[in-house]
Amino acid sequence: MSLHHFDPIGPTSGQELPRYAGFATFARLPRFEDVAKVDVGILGVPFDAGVTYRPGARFGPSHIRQASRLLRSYNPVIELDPFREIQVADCGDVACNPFAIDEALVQIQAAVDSYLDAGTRLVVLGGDHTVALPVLRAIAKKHGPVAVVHFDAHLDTWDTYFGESYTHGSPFRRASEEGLIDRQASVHVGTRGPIYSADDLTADRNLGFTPIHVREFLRRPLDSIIEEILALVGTRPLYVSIDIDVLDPAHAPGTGTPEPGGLTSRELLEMIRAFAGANLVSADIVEVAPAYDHAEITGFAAASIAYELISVMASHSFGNQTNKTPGNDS
Ligand SMILES: N=C(N)NCCCC(=O)O
Ligand SMILES: [Zn+2]
Ligand SMILES: [Zn+2]
Repeated sequence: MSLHHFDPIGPTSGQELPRYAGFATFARLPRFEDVAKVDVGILGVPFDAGVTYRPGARFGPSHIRQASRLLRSYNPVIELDPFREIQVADCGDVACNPFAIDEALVQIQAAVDSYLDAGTRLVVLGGDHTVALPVLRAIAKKHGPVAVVHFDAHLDTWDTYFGESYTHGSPFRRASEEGLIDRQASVHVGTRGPIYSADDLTADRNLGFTPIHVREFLRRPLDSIIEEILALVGTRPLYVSIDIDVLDPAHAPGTGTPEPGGLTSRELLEMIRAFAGANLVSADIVEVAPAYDHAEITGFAAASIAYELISVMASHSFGNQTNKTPGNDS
């Protein structure tokens, strides 16, 4: 079953060309330019001028692509091969100005706008968390305010740093102020670590987020947390933003503002799979900073997260018969 007249072009087979050889597109997939219609695109946003601590997330996209070589196709949990159900392709990287944040935001939004206009959903590879704002601007322009499930150690609803409004600690405050998020259905997952003051939490709630602190994972079964999130999101258009620092530094050392006491990659991957069937309109994976990574631990985690997000997007298309034109099935 396929949405296309032609079968999607999948990854180069690891039986024909070893997985460590060949071009470094995400998962050895074709490039956007090389296929007629792309359902899901992988878009790199190598921007890290918004960081408050260690820099280096500008190298995230190439690091995640390198780690993604190891991926195989079939998802035995969701029970589909996403690369057979939908056309997935690598969109390359956005050319964004590393010296002018305002200009970079415009460039990132314009790029995302153009893919959404072409009917392509995106998995964006950051870059620091600043990039979630221009992506959400484009998403909300197309879908209206979206439910945001935000996996992160940090709230990222702080106001300004040194008087600057566009940083990796403030994208979700801006997004809420601009009406880009559904304030009834947005959550932070995995929040932890010291904050600046108790007022941060009050402000965060007023901006429309429900925080699920990492301590809840100690005391509640994972399924009950998953059910709470799914119930909140329902059938709304959903945007998932994954700051890799939601993972414990043992599971993702390669990031700029690590916080001890985080999720395992096993927990995070399981939570993402739970969105199978949800209306996931696009997603990002941000804050991968390879200079602090070891043995590609963070890269493999990010690549696997991207794969699960793609699988979730494929499962929604698969289950949604209205997307299919009679006679198109091959
Ligand atoms: N978005 C990430 N990763 N970090 C934000 C931290 C902002 C701060 O330390 O104030
Ligand atoms: Zn964070
Ligand atoms: Zn963040």
